[in-house]
Amino acid sequence: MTAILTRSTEQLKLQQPRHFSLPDAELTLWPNWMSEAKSRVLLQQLCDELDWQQPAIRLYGKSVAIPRQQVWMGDPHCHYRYSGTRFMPVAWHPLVRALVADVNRSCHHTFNCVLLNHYRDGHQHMGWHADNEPELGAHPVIASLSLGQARRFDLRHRQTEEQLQLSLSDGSLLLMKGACQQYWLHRVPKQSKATSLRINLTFRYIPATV
Ligand SMILES: O=C(O)CCC(=O)C(=O)O
Ligand SMILES: [Fe+2]
Repeated sequence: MTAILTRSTEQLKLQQPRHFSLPDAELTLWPNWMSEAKSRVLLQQLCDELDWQQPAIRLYGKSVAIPRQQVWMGDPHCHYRYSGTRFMPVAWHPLVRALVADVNRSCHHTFNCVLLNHYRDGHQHMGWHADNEPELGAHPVIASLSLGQARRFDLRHRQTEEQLQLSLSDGSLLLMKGACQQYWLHRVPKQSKATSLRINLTFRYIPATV
């Protein structure tokens, strides 16, 4: 009995969120939202079972492959425009469908689509951007789950240039709310010391009537 109580208290402590008070943004980070054992299995299965794509985007008039791989998944109406290209969602993978229910519960929100990004190692990255596509509405709520290799996650205020550097470690969940996508940019920079695979899932909500 004592052992069970200790374990659940420990689990609760691990799941305590950390709140960041930033101007024009509300950020919450659960550093250990998912157990190591669960994330290891999930990482492997998503890696093996999804049809990872490396689409080309237009950059300064040239067509270049994105420096990572991705999958866009969600409810059928959740179309997503990215650098001039329209992506149709693939159907929910059963593991991700189960996961979104847990993420919804933790974040008190209803996500209905997710962009999965696969970074082979620290050479793969994502440049400065905001998740402010019009289909996400005025103040998008974004939940970001990280599996595998810990990577740096930088935020920069568009006007004041204030910066925040976070480490998104294995099993962490980051919730971005408020005016975050309007006032802040974020990126996953190159990190030559990061040698192994990371998969990140950013859960989003797109209303059916857009
Ligand atoms: O991989 C990450 O942590 C960031 C992903 C991201 O910013 C996005 O999917 O828009
Ligand atoms: Fe993003």
